[in-house]
Amino acid sequence: MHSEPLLQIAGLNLRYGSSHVLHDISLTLGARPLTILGRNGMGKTSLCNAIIGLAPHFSGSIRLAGTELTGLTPEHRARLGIGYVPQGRRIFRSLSVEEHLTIVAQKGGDWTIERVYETFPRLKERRRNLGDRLSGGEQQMLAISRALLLNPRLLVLDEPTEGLAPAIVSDVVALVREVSQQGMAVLMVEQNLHAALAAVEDAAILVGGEIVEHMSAQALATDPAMQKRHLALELA
Ligand SMILES: Nc1ncnc2c1ncn2[C@@H]1O[C@H](COP(=O)(O)OP(=O)(O)OP(=O)(O)O)[C@@H](O)[C@H]1O
Repeated sequence: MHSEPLLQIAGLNLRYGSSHVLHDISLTLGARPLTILGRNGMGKTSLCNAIIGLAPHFSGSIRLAGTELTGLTPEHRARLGIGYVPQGRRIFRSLSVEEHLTIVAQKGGDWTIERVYETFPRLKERRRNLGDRLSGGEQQMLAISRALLLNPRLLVLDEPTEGLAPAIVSDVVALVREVSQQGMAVLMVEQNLHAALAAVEDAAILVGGEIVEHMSAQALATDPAMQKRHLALELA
């Protein structure tokens, strides 16, 4: 649905003090959903933080629909259309499901609380439960719903399948595919190769803060040597 790339990152460098964590990252993201794959500590969360406005310092350019994001707060970036599903879900222990959803729900837009409950009947059943009474899968559905209720143009997900049972991983994959097919741009950071390649169309591999490969998900799925080289994984 997007004729121009929605997200354009050019020459992005990120440091924590003297530690240079992201090196000259350049990538564009349009209608084709993209996964960023990499082992622990390769810079995936740092890249998400740079996009959503939580990185402490960086040089380079990040543009959303032509608007430079440098210097804008996370709240401003959310208003411009970036929805974020953080690693570890960050659900409030003492808020109910319904309270989490009501806080972010807006008038207008495709995603409403009613649609969330239709999509995730389990959340409707558990709507009066507090965050710390939810299973890991329920918390992840809630974290994704919270981001979708912003009706973002770009959905950034940081390891959304981490720690989930296989059946719930399949649900997350199906949902990511659905929102992407409906026109939402998707950037999904993952360590779970199989889930990521099932969910999206393109893949980039991050090693030591550099993008070392960028290809179609299908090409990576059929290249076990590359998986092993960069991700230390082999197809089962
Ligand atoms: N706040 C910080 N201060 C200093 N160094 C940091 C900070 N956050 C991350 N790092 C370092 O930056 C590098 C990249 O970390 P990052 O969390 O982005 O990687 P990741 O690929 O998301 O890893 P994981 O899969 O474990 O979440 C690591 O070496 C990490 O130790």
